[in-house]
Amino acid sequence: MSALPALRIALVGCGAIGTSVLELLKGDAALEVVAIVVPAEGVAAAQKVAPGMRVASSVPADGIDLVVETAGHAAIEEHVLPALARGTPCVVASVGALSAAGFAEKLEAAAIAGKTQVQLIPGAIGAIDALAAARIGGLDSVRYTGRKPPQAWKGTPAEQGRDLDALVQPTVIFEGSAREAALLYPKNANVAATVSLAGLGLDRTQVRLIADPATTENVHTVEAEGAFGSFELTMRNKPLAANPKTSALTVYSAVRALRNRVAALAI
Ligand SMILES: NC(=O)C1=CN([C@@H]2O[C@H](COP(=O)(O)OP(=O)(O)OC[C@H]3O[C@@H](n4cnc5c(N)ncnc54)[C@H](O)[C@@H]3O)[C@@H](O)[C@H]2O)C=CC1
Ligand SMILES: O=C([O-])CC(=O)C(=O)O
Repeated sequence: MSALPALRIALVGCGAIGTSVLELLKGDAALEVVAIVVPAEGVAAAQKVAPGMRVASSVPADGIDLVVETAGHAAIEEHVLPALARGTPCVVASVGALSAAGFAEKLEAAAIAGKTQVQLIPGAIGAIDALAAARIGGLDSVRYTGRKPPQAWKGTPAEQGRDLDALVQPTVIFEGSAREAALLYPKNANVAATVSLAGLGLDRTQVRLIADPATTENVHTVEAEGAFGSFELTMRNKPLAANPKTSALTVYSAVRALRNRVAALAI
């Protein structure tokens, strides 16, 4: 049940996540997608996904209550910053974009200028609530490990110097900070950025990325220690058929965030 006014949504990106979000919101009177925003070359494909829907290459300046980004890092600069600056709240999936130097501050400044808010969704990872709460008491260490099948690392720096198809055992393809991970793997390490922003920050969060021929899932592990105690979390996410880099949970996380914005009882 919804107690709050219905929202007219502009959905930025209509790929694996966007298409599934559209499907789940179909018929939801409180969350009406009124526009899809994709690059000019993607307009025809998006029109096929949502016949009759307004498809544009920029967020319409009027009639939008909320912008939802499910597109990629570049879309934050291109669509989210201007929407925030003109006062439209935004929900963001491509959290790794905040790993670029000064970008988190830029996003915050745009939201302040527009007197609005940008919400970063947990996406494919859990326990962001626990981690962000634990940070208040003080954290000592946070480690994140992302393990995906070799095919999920295609088209990334993991291919440099190795044949992903030939891997026979789990192979560490990256070890370093969350900032470096999110910058080097913009389609695979958004959760590294999310964990770090909720916890110890982009530079103090240790990240390991693994290509594992023995797994068919996207396995995310977080180990955190601090004044609160400690926790270990393992997520074994099913990838989306339309994009093996992306976990299905990301879609549900986006829809949960949207439903909570209009629900009388939010959880
Ligand atoms: N927070 C999280 O846990 C996760 C976040 N992501 C983020 O979500 C993004 C989208 O993921 P998928 O749907 O699987 O990718 P996808 O490649 O299937 O779809 C991307 C869509 O965005 C559109 N697009 C690309 N650049 C754009 C731009 N500048 N402006 C507007 N539209 C643009 C494409 O035309 C396409 O429709 C990823 O690139 C990643 O940044 C993905 C997985 C997990
Ligand atoms: O969907 C996932 O499993 C995680 C992902 O791609 C990301 O963090 O960018």
